[in-house]
Amino acid sequence: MAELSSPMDLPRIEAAVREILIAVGEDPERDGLLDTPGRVARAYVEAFAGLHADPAEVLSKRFAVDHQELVIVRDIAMYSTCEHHLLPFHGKAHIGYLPRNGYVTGLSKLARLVDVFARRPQVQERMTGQIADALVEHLDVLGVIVVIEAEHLCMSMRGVRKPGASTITSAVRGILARNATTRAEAMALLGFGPR
Ligand SMILES: Nc1nc2c(ncn2[C@@H]2O[C@H](COP(=O)(O)OP(=O)(O)OP(=O)(O)O)[C@@H](O)[C@H]2O)c(=O)[nH]1
Ligand SMILES: [Zn+2]
Repeated sequence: MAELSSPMDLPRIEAAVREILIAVGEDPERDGLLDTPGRVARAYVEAFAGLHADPAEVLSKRFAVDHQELVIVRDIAMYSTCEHHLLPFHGKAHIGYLPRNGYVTGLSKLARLVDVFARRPQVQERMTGQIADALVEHLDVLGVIVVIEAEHLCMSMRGVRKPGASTITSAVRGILARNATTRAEAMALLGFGPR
């Protein structure tokens, strides 16, 4: 996801940002704004790097561990961009999976996988499902649960203006979708157990 190898058209982003500045009534030639189109272009390269990242590559390395039970990583910081307003939504992703035949992935790869799908124009529901589906497809797990909780700035700073509202989405696949007991155990470990 390095900036230098980005296939994105930075000059085109810069030209568009300059147009937006003019359209809202700003002067793109004033001192403070001179470098802004370039900065925004570089920020977009980061924010949308997931469009050019491959989930299969992130999950390509796996290793055998004698563990047939749940693996849970919770509180993975997540920053994404809502595709309706191009404003950030951010929060935490929680992932639990049941390895098949004792094959696991590196813990950091789960966080990298979140970034692959978060760094795109997104809606939270689709991103949640994409992370779960990628784990089923590329890690070959028995079951997976993904829960994402996030605040959408398009709901906080504009529009309905309700800061603090938390949107929680989940996606469950495989044995965790079929077996209520295993799912309840996973939900409890993820911090969403019975209160
Ligand atoms: N389901 C879902 N909705 C989202 C997400 N991100 C933003 N939205 C919503 O997308 C909707 C877009 O609604 P529109 O009526 O087309 O746009 P709008 O006039 O800007 O809507 P308001 O935000 O209500 O002012 C809004 O209700 C947003 O809150 C998301 O990840 N999932
Ligand atoms: Zn939005």
